[in-house]
Amino acid sequence: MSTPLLQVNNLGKSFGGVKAVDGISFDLSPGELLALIGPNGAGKTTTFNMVNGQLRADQGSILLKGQELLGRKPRDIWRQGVGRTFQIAETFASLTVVENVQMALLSHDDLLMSMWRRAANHRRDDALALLDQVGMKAQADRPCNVLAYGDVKRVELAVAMANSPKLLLMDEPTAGMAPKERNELMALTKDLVIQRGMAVLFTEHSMDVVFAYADRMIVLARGRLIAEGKPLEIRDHPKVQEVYFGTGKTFEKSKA
Ligand SMILES: Nc1ncnc2c1ncn2[C@@H]1O[C@H](COP(=O)(O)OP(=O)(O)OP(=O)(O)O)[C@@H](O)[C@H]1O
Repeated sequence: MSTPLLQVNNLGKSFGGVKAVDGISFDLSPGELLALIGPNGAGKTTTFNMVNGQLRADQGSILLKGQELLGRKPRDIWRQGVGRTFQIAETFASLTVVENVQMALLSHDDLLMSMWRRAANHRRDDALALLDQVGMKAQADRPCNVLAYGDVKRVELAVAMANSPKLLLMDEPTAGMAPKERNELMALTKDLVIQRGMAVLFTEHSMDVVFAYADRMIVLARGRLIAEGKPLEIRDHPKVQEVYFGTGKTFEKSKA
């Protein structure tokens, strides 16, 4: 196994009396898709937001290639190579597909504020190359707000790639998607992970997606890490069965 890219150790965060994340530790290696699952309120979003710096941890350590991220600003963490997928905001929906990726490249090049009007000329070829990787080059000049939902998700992935992240955080990447689109997006994500040697940490409620695409999984319940392993190990894990029992979520294939 390769050296971990991300090493999270004893990470914790409380809100008032609630321990949202209670001393969790895990590693993530380049080329690996790691799913973070758990019932509602388990601490998944809180964990994510600590890794990208939006939320300050109370305790622990988050090392990226041995460099401490804790206490750094989100922008600084992004510069170190931690990206995340963002939903294409309303304001960007009227831009074309390629312009959305060009905006991300502008931002990466730190020109966003001063030169935004010149986005139309900025690194269009690079943006098209990124769109090619997600199968959206042919639709580059269409406005985002006319695209099918699954295609918007592909563009969001291209936007996230503009910063060449070493680690990509994806919060419920397939939410609201039909099963076929979900599988296509995750297959694409997996390809990008392999091609770029990138690591992905993702949360997901759809168990069929998790079991089909995660290399490894970590399971949180009430802020604690209760299980870690390969999908098949997790499926049969008694503690995991216990926390999911009665939540309405099962590990059977979704019928949706
Ligand atoms: N800003 C906040 N202020 C107070 N409590 C919070 C805050 N954010 C999260 N919590 C609490 O921390 C716990 C963990 O929440 P978190 O959103 O991380 O869970 P989650 O696993 O992402 O849940 P979901 O699957 O429902 O999104 C919950 O009890 C939640 O109510």
